[in-house]
Amino acid sequence: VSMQAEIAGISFDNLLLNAAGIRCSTVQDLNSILTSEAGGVVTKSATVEERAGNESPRMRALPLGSINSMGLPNHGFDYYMAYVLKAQSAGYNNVILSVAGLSPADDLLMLREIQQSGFDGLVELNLSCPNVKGKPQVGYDFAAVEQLLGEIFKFFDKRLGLKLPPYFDLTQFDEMAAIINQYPVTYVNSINSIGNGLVIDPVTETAVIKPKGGFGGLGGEYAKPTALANVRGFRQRLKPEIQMIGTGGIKSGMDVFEHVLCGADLVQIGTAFGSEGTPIFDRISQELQDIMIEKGYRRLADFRGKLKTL
Ligand SMILES: O=C(O)c1[nH]c(=O)[nH]c(=O)c1Cl
Repeated sequence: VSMQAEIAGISFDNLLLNAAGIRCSTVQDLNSILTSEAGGVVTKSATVEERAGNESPRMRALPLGSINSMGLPNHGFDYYMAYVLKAQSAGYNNVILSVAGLSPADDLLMLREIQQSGFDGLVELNLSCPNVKGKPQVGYDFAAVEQLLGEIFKFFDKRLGLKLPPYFDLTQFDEMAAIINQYPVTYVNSINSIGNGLVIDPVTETAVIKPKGGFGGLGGEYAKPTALANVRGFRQRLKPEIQMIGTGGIKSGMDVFEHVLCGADLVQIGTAFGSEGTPIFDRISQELQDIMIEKGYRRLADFRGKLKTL
């Protein structure tokens, strides 16, 4: 069986990547993923300047997933731009550069630098960070998204993916897909963490993370049904040439299988990768292969988007 996948002509040996933000902030982190069984690697979302992020404790692994309010800690745009260019000149084209400006102006600044650079891999514009204090998510402001995409595609002609927050009303899927369909977007990545959840330790009667009074993005099993609905909802509404990355709640080969049934071309693993490390890519590859053999599928296209309904 083959788990080979491609996005906009870039081929991935297998469809498994890390999710932006998880163990991907340093060159060492990134190389560790690049040399693992993962099909590719995504950088921590970059801001223009280096950031320390929010106060700790800012992430907690839980039995059913995770909660985080990291606050976009990262080494700054130049650090990741340098990394992806170096990886590209070393022959790697399966490296995705994630950017998350603190403002649309910062998004445009970074995308202009990318446009003028020699980087011709995938760029992932993160519209969905829920944890920067005082900064509402762009992904929930449809007018701002439309305005930003209009500005971007006046000059940007490389491959651009959008990392979206979860939506919870079908009219939001309709509206967001209608906006995205107007632009040469390469892929949509659904979902980012489910923003502003609250996890409590009832023994100490305290919120488990410090920033924002304990409010943070939820990942893991908490997120899977919402992630699957968002992948499915956008797959059904986006033009076929706009591809899908499925993110949210993946910790087994069966979870990957479900994301692909909903239409995912590639998948990204966050919370579970955070707790298991790079061995997870070997384990999940094997699990998915066993499932495909069991079900008689030879390649991902045999079942991608083929979810049945009653
Ligand atoms: O707090 C973060 O750094 C963060 N945390 C998330 O769960 N999603 C994001 O996109 C970001 Cl940027």
